[in-house]
Amino acid sequence: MVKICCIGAGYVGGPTMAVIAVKCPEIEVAVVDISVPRIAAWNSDQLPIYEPGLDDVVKQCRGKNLFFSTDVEKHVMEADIVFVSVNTPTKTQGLGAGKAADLTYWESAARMIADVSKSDKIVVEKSTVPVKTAEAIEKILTHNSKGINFQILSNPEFLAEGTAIKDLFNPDRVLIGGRETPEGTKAVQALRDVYAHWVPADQIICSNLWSAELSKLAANAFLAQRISSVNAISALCEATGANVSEVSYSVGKDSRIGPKFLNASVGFGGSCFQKDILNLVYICECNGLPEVANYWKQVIKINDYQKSRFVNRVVSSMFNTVSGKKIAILGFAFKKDTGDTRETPAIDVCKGLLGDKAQLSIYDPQVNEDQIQRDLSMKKFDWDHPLHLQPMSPTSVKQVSCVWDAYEAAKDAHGVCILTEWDEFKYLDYQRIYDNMKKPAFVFDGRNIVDADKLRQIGFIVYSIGKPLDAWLKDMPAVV
Ligand SMILES: NC(=O)c1ccc[n+]([C@@H]2O[C@H](COP(=O)([O-])OP(=O)(O)OC[C@H]3O[C@@H](n4cnc5c(N)ncnc54)[C@H](O)[C@@H]3O)[C@@H](O)[C@H]2O)c1
Ligand SMILES: O=c1ccn([C@@H]2O[C@H](COP(=O)(O)OP(=O)(O)O[C@H]3O[C@H](CO)[C@@H](O)[C@H](O)[C@H]3O)[C@@H](O)[C@H]2O)c(=O)[nH]1
Repeated sequence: MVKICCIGAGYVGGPTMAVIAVKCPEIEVAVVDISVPRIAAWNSDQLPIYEPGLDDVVKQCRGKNLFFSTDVEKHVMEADIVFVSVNTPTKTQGLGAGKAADLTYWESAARMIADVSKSDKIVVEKSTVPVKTAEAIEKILTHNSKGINFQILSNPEFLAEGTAIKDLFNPDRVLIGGRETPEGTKAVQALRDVYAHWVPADQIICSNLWSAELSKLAANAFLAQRISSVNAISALCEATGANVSEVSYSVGKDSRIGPKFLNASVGFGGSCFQKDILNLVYICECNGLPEVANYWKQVIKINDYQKSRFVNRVVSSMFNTVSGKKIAILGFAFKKDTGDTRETPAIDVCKGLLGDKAQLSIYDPQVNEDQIQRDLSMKKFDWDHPLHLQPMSPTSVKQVSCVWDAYEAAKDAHGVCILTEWDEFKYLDYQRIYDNMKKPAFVFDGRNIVDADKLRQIGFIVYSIGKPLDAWLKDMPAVV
């Protein structure tokens, strides 16, 4: 029986391995992690991450051919294929701080694999890593190998949160990079055989190691670039009276461009886009390509601009101050259908409003108060380290309260900011919300999900990203 072990039971390791286990009943899959509470949660009825469809998949195979364990060394030792899906955060100190990927966790996993291995293994990079990482990992493994043969493969993951199970069951492509040697080719084939249980052969792409590593960074950069492009256009729409939804619809109808990933928003978030572009920028700089680095840097600059532009809209609309005013924040997760808040634009928007002394009442159907308080007091990039290495009891931000109901959040508020596109926010009783708010009552829609005309009929002053402005907003500067 083939044995797989995955180091790192996070958003990628957990769902990916659960899908491999359910599709390959004859393979034994162990997912291991240094975090005791995380593994306990994977073994309980309350899984550590919220992902539609995940519960079902885990229930089908947990205890049969899918196991979650903290006994990292035992399962690595027994495995034929070891996936490594640990954190690769942005470095906060030292060389490349603020840009380069921190490979501490990857390196410690690689050293442990070398220490405990007694038989040949295929080691698979599942984490997103800088191009050429496999070379470094190969060196660590071979210099400590005691004669054991390790083959390194790059098999980056392209799932998006909120649709992880759907993406894993039906991926656009699976990418496997390996050494172009007989041993490398054999290892690629072994991993191909695993995915071939459910992925059509023509969707499993094989390439050299460096192409596979770079393709992951490039794919994320291209996706984020589309969002920054449409967000840049959204600012021009507001200045000219054009409507960004009409513009992106017309642009996306060109089959060379396509309609996806053209929704203007308060900014992209999530654990990957910013981190991976910063990583790409750093690699370009290290390779003497400052023009290329600057091109990609601009994607992040526009994203930051979009978030601060939104805050400025809120503050300038309310007579240039939100000091002491209650503002309801609807949605804190970085997108709908996830409880993940890593790099969510809500953090920067809330911090911006708190900087102007607002009182925030926050509601998200999947994010609890503890997480929100941690996010608002944590330093940039600290979130991407294993849980037990993050600051444990941050001082809570006093101007913030968290509630479990959108109506409660908006009661007596001056304004409502919609920061995540949860479906339930489309169907709220906005008349009831309006009746219980201070007047003038504002809605700032950072996701373009409400019917602005209907809300205006109720009496709201509405700001929708990239849409023609209310007369009220026209006189208020959006950019400081
Ligand atoms: N989240 C996504 O949607 C996504 C998608 C594609 C790729 N990725 C990439 O996958 C990697 C993992 O991301 P994630 O979102 O699953 O992170 P995560 O923080 O959810 O999970 C990583 C896990 O690794 C564990 N870990 C760290 N070092 C370890 C070690 N030495 N031994 C055992 N366990 C260890 C941590 O405790 C943590 O539980 C990152 O490189 C990320 O860029 C993420
Ligand atoms: O038109 C759009 C599409 C997305 N977003 C925002 O962009 C962010 C990222 O969304 P999405 O890409 O759907 O989620 P992620 O889980 O971050 O997935 C991305 O990052 C993963 C980690 O690398 C990759 O595996 C995925 O392919 C890639 O889509 C979110 O804040 C979205 O709200 C927009 O603002 N407008």
